[in-house]
Amino acid sequence: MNELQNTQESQQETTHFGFKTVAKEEKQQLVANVFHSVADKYDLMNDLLSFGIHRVWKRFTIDCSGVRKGQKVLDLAGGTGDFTAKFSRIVGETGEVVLADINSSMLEVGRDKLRNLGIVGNVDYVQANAEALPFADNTFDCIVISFGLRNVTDKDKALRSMYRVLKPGGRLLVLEFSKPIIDPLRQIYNFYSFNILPKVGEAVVNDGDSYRYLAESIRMHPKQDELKSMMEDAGFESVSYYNLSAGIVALHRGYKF
Ligand SMILES: C[S@@+](CC[C@H](N)C(=O)[O-])C[C@H]1O[C@@H](n2cnc3c(N)ncnc32)[C@H](O)[C@@H]1O
Repeated sequence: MNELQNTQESQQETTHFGFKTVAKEEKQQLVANVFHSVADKYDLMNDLLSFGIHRVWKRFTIDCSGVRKGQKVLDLAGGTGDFTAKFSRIVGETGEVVLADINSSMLEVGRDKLRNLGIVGNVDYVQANAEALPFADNTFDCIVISFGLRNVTDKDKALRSMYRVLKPGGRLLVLEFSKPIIDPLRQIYNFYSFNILPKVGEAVVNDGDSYRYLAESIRMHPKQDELKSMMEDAGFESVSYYNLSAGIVALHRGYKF
């Protein structure tokens, strides 16, 4: 085996877990540890750390989804089910929402929350890896993956898997942290992410490391145009994105025709 092959092989076997370089097989377990650890307080932390603004980003995503009564929606990496709750009401009795997540603790918290809210009947729960979705081709009218893609080991594989299970005419919405487009904001945001986030995580969940990973993983995630190209490479068409809160978050949308 020559040196080039050696280098290519070792590159294929590693990936990022925040700023750390880890073996690909290891990342899934490390991400699992993060979400098992934060699941119980996930909703509280979301409101605290985003000052409630994640609700506005999610509302905008729903408005851009075009989901209607009777449709079938996949809330992928759906965690505690914020999108499932909203889509369940929109698609009604004749539609269906699948809340899929790789992590049993997040799914459990999500299922309990939705049942307590009386959201039953048109919701299914599936433990699944975004990289290998256990659904037939052309199943869903819409897939939403919100703050999930960043945590997936092989994002290209996951995007291809989402494309496969979307119906022709269906759309994918990716809501994810991105790159702030205003310089002074970037500095304040960096200070907040690396100094405040882990401290709040330590105080509330007794786990600063998970929130350090959150800040690092945001920096390692593909920026707006790179993610757009990745979606196009996976087959999506008419891909566009909106910067929300000056690019702290971006919503990408692409279609399968
Ligand atoms: C930050 S939470 C987002 C939850 C929810 N979508 C929201 O917007 O509040 C990320 C979720 O992605 C899930 N996740 C991570 N890797 C995954 C994978 N490979 N396949 C499916 N879900 C995954 C985690 O278990 C976690 O529940």
